[in-house]
Amino acid sequence: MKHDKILIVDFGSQVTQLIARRVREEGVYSEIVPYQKAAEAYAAMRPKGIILSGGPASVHEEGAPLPPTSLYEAGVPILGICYGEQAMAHQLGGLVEGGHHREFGRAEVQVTDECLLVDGIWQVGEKYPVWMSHGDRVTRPPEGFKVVGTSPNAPIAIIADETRHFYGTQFHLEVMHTPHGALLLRNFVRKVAGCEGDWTMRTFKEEAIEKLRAQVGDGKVICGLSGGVDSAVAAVLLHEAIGNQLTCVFVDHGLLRRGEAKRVIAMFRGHYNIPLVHVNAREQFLAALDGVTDPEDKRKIIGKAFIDIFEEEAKKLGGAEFLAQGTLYPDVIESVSATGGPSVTIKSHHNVGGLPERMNMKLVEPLRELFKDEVRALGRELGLPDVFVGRHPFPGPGLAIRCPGEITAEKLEILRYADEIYIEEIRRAGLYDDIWQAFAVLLPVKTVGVMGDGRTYDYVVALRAVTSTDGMTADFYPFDMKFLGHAATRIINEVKGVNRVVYDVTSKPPGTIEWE
Ligand SMILES: Nc1ncnc2c1ncn2[C@@H]1O[C@H](COP(=O)(O)OP(=O)(O)OP(=O)(O)O)[C@@H](O)[C@H]1O
Ligand SMILES: O=c1[nH]c(=O)c2[nH+]cn([C@@H]3O[C@H](COP(=O)(O)O)[C@@H](O)[C@H]3O)c2[nH]1
Ligand SMILES: NC(=O)CC[C@H](N)C(=O)O
Ligand SMILES: [Mg+2]
Repeated sequence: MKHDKILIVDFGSQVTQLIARRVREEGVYSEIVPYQKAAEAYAAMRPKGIILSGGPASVHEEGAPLPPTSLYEAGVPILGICYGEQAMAHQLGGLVEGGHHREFGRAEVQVTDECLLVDGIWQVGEKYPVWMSHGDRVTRPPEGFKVVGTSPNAPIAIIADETRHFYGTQFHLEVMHTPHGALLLRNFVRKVAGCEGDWTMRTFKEEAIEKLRAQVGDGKVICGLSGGVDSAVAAVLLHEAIGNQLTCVFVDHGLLRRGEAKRVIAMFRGHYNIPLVHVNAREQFLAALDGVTDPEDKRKIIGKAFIDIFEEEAKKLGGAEFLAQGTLYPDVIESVSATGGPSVTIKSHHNVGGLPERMNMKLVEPLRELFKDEVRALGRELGLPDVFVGRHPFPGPGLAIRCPGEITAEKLEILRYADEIYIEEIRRAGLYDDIWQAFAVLLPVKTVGVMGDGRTYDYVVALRAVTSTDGMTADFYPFDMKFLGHAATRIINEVKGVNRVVYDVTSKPPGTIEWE
C-alpha cells in the first residue's frame, strides 16, 4: 500500500524534528532530508507536499543554503517556515531584508486575508499568539503571493500563493508555543496537500512485517534483547514476521540494575515463546573495563564486547546472517549542522557508529523510521504488555556510564542498591509514568558526614529524573522537596557507603540525560 508522504527539507533549525512529528501525528508519513539532498529525495519519494524548515542562515550570506529551484516547478504544495519562507520568497523574486527588527519568543499575528492554510482556524481581523525567532524578514512578497497575516516586527508574517499552493510563515508553527500551530500544519497536510492521513501504527506494522520477510528470506536472525522498549518491540515484530528463524540474545554484562537479568528473562519467557539465549558475560566486561575512566573509552569497550558476543552466539547457532537492532529515527537523521561542518560527537552510542565495518552480519533495523513514542505505540499495537512498553529507557552500557571514574564491583553494588530504592519510591509515589527517565548516579567523590555521633567519609549519590518525549531534549523533573528528602533519607540510611544525596536540576541542553 502506498501512503501519502511529506518531504521536510532541513536548513539546520533546532526544531526540524518537531515538524516531522507534527505531520506524523496527522497520520501522514514524513521524512527529513538535508537541503543538499532535496532533489534526490523528491525524486525517490514523490511526496504530496514539501515543507522547508527554518535555519540559522540568512539568504544574503554567501553560500546560503537554498532549496533546488526544481522543487518550485514540481507542481506540489510547499510550506516555508521562517528561514524556509525567506528562502522561498528570495528565490521566487520577493525581497528579504535583515535589520533592526529581531524578534525572539512570543509575538502576535493579525490575520489580514483568507487562505487555505488558516481556513477554519483563524478569522480575518483577529490576533493570535505565535512564536518567532528571526532577524531577517520578508519585505516584499514574490509575484503571485498575497499577504495573509502581519505582526509588529514582521509586517509580512504569512504569505500565500493559492494558485501554486505555496505558503510561508515567519513564525514557527511546529512548536508548542504557537498554540494553533498543529492545526495550521494539519490544514497544510490535509487541505492543501490533500494527504489522506492513513499512516497508522497498524498499517506500519503490517508493512514492516512484509518488508522483514522480504529482507530476511529464510535466513537466521539474532536480536540483542535488553529488556528495554526498542529491542522488545523489534523482537516481537520480527517474531511475527519470521517466527522461529529468530533467536534473541540477552547479555548480562554485570552493568545491569538489581534483579534486572532475572526480571527481563522471566518477563520475556512468561509472555513469549521466542528462543532466548542468556549470556553471562559479567567477568568479560568488568575485566575489559578495569581501570578505565574515560567515558568514550568505556562506551567503545562495551560496544566492541557486545559485538564479540553476538558473533560468538551466531556461530553457536550454526551461523546467523542478520543482527537485528532497535535503532530509531533520531539515530539516523542527518541534520544540517549550524556551522556547516560535520556535527561533533557528543557520545558514541554503543549500537551506532563503528558497528557496520566490523560486523560479519547484516543489520535488520525495523524501527529506523520511528520516534520513541511511535515505537511505544507500535508495541501496544503488537499487544506488548505495559510492563514492556512503559519502561523507562536504559542505556546499553548500563551502570558503567552512571558511575563516573573507575568502575569497581563494590561501586556497582552501592549504585544498584541506591537506584533500586529511588525507583521504588518513584513508583510508590505514583510518578513513574509522569517521568520519562529516572536513575541514580554514583559520584567518584567522598564527603564527610556524621551518623550516630560518628564520623563518616562516604560516597555521594546524585539522583536524576527528566521529562522528555524522545530524549533529544529534556527538562529535570520538578519533584516536591518532601519526596526528595524522603528518598534521600532512605538511601543514606539503607545503603552502606553513601552519606550524601544530591538532585540534578540540569536540562538538556546544556546537559545530557546520562552523566557520561
Ligand atoms: N544487555 C543487552 N543484551 C543484549 N542486547 C542489548 C543489551 N543492551 C542493549 N542491547 C541492544 O542494543 C540496542 C540499543 O539499546 P537501547 O537501550 O537503545 O534500546 P533498548 O534497550 O531496546 O530500549 P530502551 O531505549 O527503552 O532501553 C537494543 O535494542 C539491543 O538490541
Ligand atoms: O542504548 C543506548 N546506548 C547508549 O550508548 C546510550 N547513551 C545514552 N543512551 C540513552 O539515550 C538517551 C539520551 O541520552 P543522553 O542525553 O545522555 O545522550 C537516554 O535515554 C540515555 O539513557 C543510550 N542508550
Ligand atoms: N529561525 C529561523 O529560521 C531564522 C531565519 C533567519 N536566520 C533569520 O534570522 O531570520
Ligand atoms: Mg536499553
